[in-house]
Amino acid sequence: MDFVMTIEDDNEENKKLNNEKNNEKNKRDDKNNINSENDIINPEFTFFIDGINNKPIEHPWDFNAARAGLKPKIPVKSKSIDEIIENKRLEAKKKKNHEINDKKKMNYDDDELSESEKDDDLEKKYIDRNKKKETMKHDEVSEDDRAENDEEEEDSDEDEPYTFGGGVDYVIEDEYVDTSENEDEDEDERPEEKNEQKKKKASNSEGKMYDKDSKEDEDEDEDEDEDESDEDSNEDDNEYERERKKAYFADKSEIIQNEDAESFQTMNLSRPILKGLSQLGFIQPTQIQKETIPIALMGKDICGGAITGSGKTIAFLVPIIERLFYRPRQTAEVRVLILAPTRELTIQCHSVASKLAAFTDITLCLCVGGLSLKQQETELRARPDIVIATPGRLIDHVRNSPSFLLESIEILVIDEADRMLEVGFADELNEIVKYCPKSRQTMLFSATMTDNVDELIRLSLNRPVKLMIDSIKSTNTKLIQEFIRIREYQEKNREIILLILCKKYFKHKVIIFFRTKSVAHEMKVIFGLLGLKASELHGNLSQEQRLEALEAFRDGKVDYLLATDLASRGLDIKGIETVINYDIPQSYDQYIHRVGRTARAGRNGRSVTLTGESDRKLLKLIIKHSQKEQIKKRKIDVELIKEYSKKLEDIKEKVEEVLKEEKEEKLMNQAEMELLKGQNLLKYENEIFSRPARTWFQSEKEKKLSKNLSADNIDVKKRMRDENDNEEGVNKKKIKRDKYAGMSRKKKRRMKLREDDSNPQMKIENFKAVRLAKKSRRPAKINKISENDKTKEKAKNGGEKKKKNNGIGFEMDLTDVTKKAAFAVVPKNTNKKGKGAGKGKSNDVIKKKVKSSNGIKKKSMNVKSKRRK
Ligand SMILES: Nc1ncnc2c1ncn2[C@@H]1O[C@H](COP(=O)(O)OP(=O)(O)OP(=O)(O)O)[C@@H](O)[C@H]1O
Repeated sequence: MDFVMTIEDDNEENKKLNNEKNNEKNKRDDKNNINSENDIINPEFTFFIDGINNKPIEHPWDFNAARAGLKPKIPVKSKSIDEIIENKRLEAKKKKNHEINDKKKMNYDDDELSESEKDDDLEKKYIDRNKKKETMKHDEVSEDDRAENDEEEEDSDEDEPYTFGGGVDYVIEDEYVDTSENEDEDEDERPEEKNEQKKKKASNSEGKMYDKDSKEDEDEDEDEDEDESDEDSNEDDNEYERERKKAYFADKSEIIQNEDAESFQTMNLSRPILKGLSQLGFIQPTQIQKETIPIALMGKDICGGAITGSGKTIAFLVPIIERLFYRPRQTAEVRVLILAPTRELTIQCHSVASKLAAFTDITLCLCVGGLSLKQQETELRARPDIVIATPGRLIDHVRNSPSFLLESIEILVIDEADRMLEVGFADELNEIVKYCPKSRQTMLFSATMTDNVDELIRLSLNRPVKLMIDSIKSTNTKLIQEFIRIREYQEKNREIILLILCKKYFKHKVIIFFRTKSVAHEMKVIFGLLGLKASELHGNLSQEQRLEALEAFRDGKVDYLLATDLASRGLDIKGIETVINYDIPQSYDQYIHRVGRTARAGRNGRSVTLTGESDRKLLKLIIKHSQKEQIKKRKIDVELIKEYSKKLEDIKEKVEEVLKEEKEEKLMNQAEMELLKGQNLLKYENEIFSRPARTWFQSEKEKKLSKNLSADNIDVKKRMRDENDNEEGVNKKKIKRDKYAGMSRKKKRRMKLREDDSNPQMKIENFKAVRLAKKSRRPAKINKISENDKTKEKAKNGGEKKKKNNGIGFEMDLTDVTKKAAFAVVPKNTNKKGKGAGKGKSNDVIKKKVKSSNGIKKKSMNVKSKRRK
């Protein structure tokens, strides 16, 4: 692909003189650019990045597109959880006021009685009564008000430690303890580990990737080879793995020499894109952007990894939009597909892309679950240049939306690629990749990107360039990571500790992660009853509720976002100051993503993780991958725990009541919905039943199985990976018990290699792996017909070829459009697939069956192939 030079004007005086003239002209030129390819360069253009022309927008992304795609709201009368909570709070307030009034009454009675007493006594009583009234005045202050005044209370803590109104009636005692000073037996090992880690960080600082295998060097065995071990391990260990990686990945230095672009302007990008970047407030590219953009512009496949919040989204969007800017405009085609694992992340990516492409004529379509299918179908029919989708909804469209195919995809981007390669998404991803042409450019990105050839090979990449910016699996150095130890007998105190953290220390823009939806929801009720403004984000909510929750949190209407791991990856909300892990995530990767919601784009941030006894392995791993100064320990005062325990106890009953009422409301809501559904069914019966049934590439059973597997496997696989990562460090004791126990590392490695050599199976595996990697390095044969071409060829030649290839009565099925004929084949193939045999083929067959039994779809395919001839 050719670079197109943009005109730069260094002359400041000229800039000023032409300022007004150019403002007008720029607007006109942009419009011209949109319509004409030949009029791209305007020699008089001056690009302003100083905010004169384009004032940077406040939020780099919004919910407009998602909101527009929301299904029409069905009016329901049931109360929302917030309303139920508010009602309960009001009830409690009223009750309290009653009690106070009763008390007051009692006091006045006392006054009447005191009239008959002596003067001295009267004076004494008067003083006492005034004291009492003071206390009552304080009691009248609602919990809400107290929450608001917490800051002031803390400030005045030293002066009035024992009065409630002016300060707090408890003493806060929290401590930050350097882990190196900690007395815990496990933590005794840390200083040495940390030093090793520091050394490693330094050696990795030049953009080198953190080599998992070289972690052997961190073993603290007293070995005479200690100092030379770094080189040793790199040479010895997993020779064949390194050989494979070398063969599989392209050498970056061979592709590009100078990657140090000072600003986006020196990157030879088109003016409308520079304008888009300027509008977003981006002037200097981040490291991952510096490295990715030039290579991606060359059409190379990329495997990119950089810490959370380092700007990976812009890194892949800029080259995409730049390349699309020079696309042929005669025919509209879907040329770019961007996939992300969650709806919110996809919405965010779509929004950033729309803003970046605002000054071009590039069209985008957002395809995520929870938003209107119909609207997406209409948009897809116009063949937008970029489709940004979650895998599930995309497959739904590929299978069920007339004329939407992926055969024209030129660039495929998979954001959070490591997650997408995991069980649960893997089947869907395979299905999508199968429909995309092999000749496409593929780019993969994640903060925890894998370079495992076995995993990547499934995506049929073409000699990808590995761009690992920071040592992978590391956190931002500006992130302070605090840990609160929860001993086994203190497990019941988690809620209390969380409340203390939120009531006393972290009051704004805090995201709190929970492992389960139910705990997140219960905490939302507790927070609400205690006057903490919080919204929840998890899979039990409707898409509209999810968007509302995010929006409220982003705009500061609530201070806390109570989320499950749904929000752990990719979400970029400005100003998140703190991430609290109510429970430690299931894997180290997940931890990186969760805490990566703060300390983004060079800002500071803090994470606080409640760590149980069973989480210590993961804790060690976190410590191992972090710098010493990043790790802190927080202690919560016992008195504080007692006090908040009482507070929580006081509202427990109300929490139950709220949850019960919510359940009842939900049931009523459900009944109403069913009724509405029934009415609709009666009203639009003919229309509904005339629609072709939607198909899916998996049966319901397989879908469920895959989901369950996903849940299990994330846990098992990640734990295994963490353990592997941690092999020599955390599991030291375990390893020492094996047959290599007591040997020096060098000896151990030699032994392992010798064993591998003597194992014929292992030898074959190694050989196979190296051959596979070498094969993938060969350039593709020019006359090689891709799967996609084959499908096209088949479509051209009608059913005959298919009959030959598939060995089934396709011709008969094509003409026999009765339901019987269609259903006769589908279950058979589904079964086949269930056994795991001929999976892809059977899917294709199902798809063709459905298409052939559906006049409209068959027709639209023919139209497309005719147009393409
Ligand atoms: N060149 C730039 N200059 C300034 N800010 C930037 C630049 N590029 C991106 N950003 C900002 O950095 C933040 C993080 O960007 P982005 O969401 O792309 O990070 P990421 O690497 O994808 O993170 P994650 O791994 O969590 O998905 C965003 O707020 C974005 O607006």
